[in-house]
Amino acid sequence: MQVFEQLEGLRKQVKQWKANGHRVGFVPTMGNLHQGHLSLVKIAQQHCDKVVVSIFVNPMQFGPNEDFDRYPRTFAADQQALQTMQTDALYFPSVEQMYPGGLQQSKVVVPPQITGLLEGASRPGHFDGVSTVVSKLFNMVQPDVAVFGQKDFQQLAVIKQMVSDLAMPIEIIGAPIARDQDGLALSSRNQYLDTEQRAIAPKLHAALLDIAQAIASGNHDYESLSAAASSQLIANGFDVVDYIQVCDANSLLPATNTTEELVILAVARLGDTRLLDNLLISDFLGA
Ligand SMILES: Nc1ncnc2c1ncn2[C@@H]1O[C@H](COP(=O)(O)OP(=O)(O)OP(=O)(O)O)[C@@H](O)[C@H]1O
Ligand SMILES: CC(C)(CO)[C@@H](O)C(=O)[O-]
Ligand code: BAL
Repeated sequence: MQVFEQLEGLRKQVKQWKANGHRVGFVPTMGNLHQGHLSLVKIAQQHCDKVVVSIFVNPMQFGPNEDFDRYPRTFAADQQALQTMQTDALYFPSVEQMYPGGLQQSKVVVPPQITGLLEGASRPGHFDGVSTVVSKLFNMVQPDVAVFGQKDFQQLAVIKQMVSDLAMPIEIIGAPIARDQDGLALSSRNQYLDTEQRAIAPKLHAALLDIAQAIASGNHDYESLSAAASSQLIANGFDVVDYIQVCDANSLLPATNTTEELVILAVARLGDTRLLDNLLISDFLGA
């Protein structure tokens, strides 16, 4: 596996691959890689001849009181895991390289208003940071295909819309959520949990399954289902429920009785740790 810290070397390599007729896949990450990330690499490998993974903890997408400083940085282990996966290239730019004039001076890609819902409401400015860095990474890597996890459901929707609106010649693939055996969605932030919190954490996924089961049984009172699930999460030991909502899987607006494709999106906190999860009803019914 080639490791590039500088853009010039990466560009040269990708250009050569393309000249040789190779299809190039890309998996952007913030590092501290787990099986969820590696499943994205595998999907990219199934669609492409060469795969580039980036590791960049992007300051622009973190709020002032969020965990940018303590976000786990485990480069040596990440490099080893990617090597084992036979990843072709790892791109590991510095903050200075990504934002040469400083964060405040950078051009910002601002997604549409709708992005202010859900994660956008809980983390103001977050999707500006994500859209900006993903645009830059796309320009740097110039992939044919990019893979994003469905765990960050709204992020995937924002990226798909950006690629469509800005006519970026990149195919975006969504990857299924990788979970621990007890149902907890894998996340780098799970390691912030203490033993007691870790035991409570899978109840978020269980709450999504309960709502999906109720919907499958014919209950379409989405607001009541969400309100009951939220109370149950608090009773189960969660400290705050940022949101748990049945949404239209395409618009991410609250679902109505005519919505065809439903997704349940949720974020709940254990102490300072935000756990994010979701469930597509079509996946639940197909399971
Ligand atoms: N459990 C998972 N299953 C599938 N994809 C995942 C999973 N966790 C993360 N991803 C995807 O990996 C990519 C990189 O995500 P990121 O580095 O933020 O990982 P993370 O573990 O979710 O971290 P965090 O908890 O800090 O958000 C994103 O496209 C994200 O959706
Ligand atoms: C897509 C991403 C790498 C952009 O920083 C990040 O938001 C993530 O890890 O999901
Ligand atoms: N996985 C989304 C990146 C973030 O939490 O900032």
